[in-house]
Amino acid sequence: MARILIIGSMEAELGLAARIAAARGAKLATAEGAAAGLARLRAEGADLALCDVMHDVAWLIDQMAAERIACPVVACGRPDDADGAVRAIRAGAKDYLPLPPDPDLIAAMLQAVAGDPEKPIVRDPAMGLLLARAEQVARAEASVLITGESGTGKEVLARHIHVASRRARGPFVALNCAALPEALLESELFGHEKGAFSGAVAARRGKFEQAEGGTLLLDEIGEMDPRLQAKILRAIQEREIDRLGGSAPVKVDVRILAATHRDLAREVAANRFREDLYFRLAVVRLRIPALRERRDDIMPLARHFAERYARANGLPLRGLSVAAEAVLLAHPWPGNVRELENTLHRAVLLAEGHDIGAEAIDLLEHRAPEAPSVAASVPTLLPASVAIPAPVKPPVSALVGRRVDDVERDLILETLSHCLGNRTRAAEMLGISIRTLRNKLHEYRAAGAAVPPVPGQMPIPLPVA
Ligand SMILES: Nc1ncnc2c1ncn2[C@@H]1O[C@H](COP(=O)(O)OP(=O)(O)OP(=O)(O)O)[C@@H](O)[C@H]1O
Repeated sequence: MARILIIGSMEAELGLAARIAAARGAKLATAEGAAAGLARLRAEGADLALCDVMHDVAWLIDQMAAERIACPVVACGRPDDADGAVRAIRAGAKDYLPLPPDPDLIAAMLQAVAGDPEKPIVRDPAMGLLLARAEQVARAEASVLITGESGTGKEVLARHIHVASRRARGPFVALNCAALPEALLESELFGHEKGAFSGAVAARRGKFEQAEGGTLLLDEIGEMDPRLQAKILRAIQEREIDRLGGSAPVKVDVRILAATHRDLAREVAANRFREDLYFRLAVVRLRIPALRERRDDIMPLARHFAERYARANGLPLRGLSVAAEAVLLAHPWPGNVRELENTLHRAVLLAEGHDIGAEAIDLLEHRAPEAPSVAASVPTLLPASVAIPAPVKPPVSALVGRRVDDVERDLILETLSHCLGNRTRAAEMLGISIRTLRNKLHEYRAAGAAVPPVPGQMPIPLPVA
């Protein structure tokens, strides 16, 4: 269930947006203005903040960055208020939602922040067994470690476990541990007291406290720093956490799910991951097969995405032609379900005839592993109208005369923006570790370069020394 914070008057059209979101299963919190909204974000967090451009969106976003609050902000206002929209986007808003709200856009927005509320689409028998096992362990309180290649649906499975658990009425909170530098990740996880660092003008609850009574998914746990691994272990064992700058521990009642694309047992053997934490997390292990290992899932998933993106973009529902199906079935899908989803999104936008033909299936074979789904970040809210162009490889001779450092910086930033800000995917594509990537980005940001923000999150402020 997506947690949406609405900032603005509920009597106006924003109230209608709120009612539509609530009817579609979102959990709503409201605040009359930006300062009240900030206070609610500190206290409860949210998956998305929807802020009327009548309020000071720029101030809110600056303040959130200073206080290390990572939550996407979508501005909303009149459709003809181009200035307001541009100001909000320049200030760091992820998107602009025109009012009165289009129910389909609200649905797309909720889907983008909270994933698909429906059951995972599964046809392959091995996946059917995996889903049954997940439902069985969902009822217990044990931690679950979900493994699988990038884009196989680890977060989808984690949500499903939450929904099938006794905690279903509580919050589901997910945090990508690879997406944030250590200091930011620590305050995001454990929260902080007032004055814990220079921007901390008020106390704030971290993800552990936000997930109280519910489930916390620690995604990409294999990327976590050893110091934070120790803190997570303590949180699981003692069922209490220490806020940054706090003097007393805080009790937490949270079920932990963890996900990784790495072989964690191998990480333990290589001394990169704590063995005691591994055994705590991996009480139950669920491995999601790559899409190429479960080919029966390809067509049901493809039809599901074709329908979803036709609806989200206000386009007619088109079936897939026999030739298009053959192309989809023959592809190895190195980027797994996410690649299939992006491919169908593009196909829906490109298709013109009675159905989606093979010519609309643009596989971008040079782009593996796939960039994260456009749907995974809020900007898909507004109908997309342009297809992503295939990359053009420049001749190396064009680089002669340039410094290696400069070329490296351009390559890294370009790859990151190609991956829509997803650090894990960019590091994979560049063949460097996520840590090296983060250090480089830190350097570039310090030197004044514009670093693409993490998808669905705030631009990362420089950690306070
Ligand atoms: N069985 C499924 N049914 C419907 N949609 C799915 C399914 N599996 C994956 N998806 C979609 O594919 C995309 C990728 O899924 P998800 O984010 O869960 O993968 P992941 O393994 O957690 O990826 P990463 O390792 O990169 O974090 C999402 O948009 C998700 O909605």
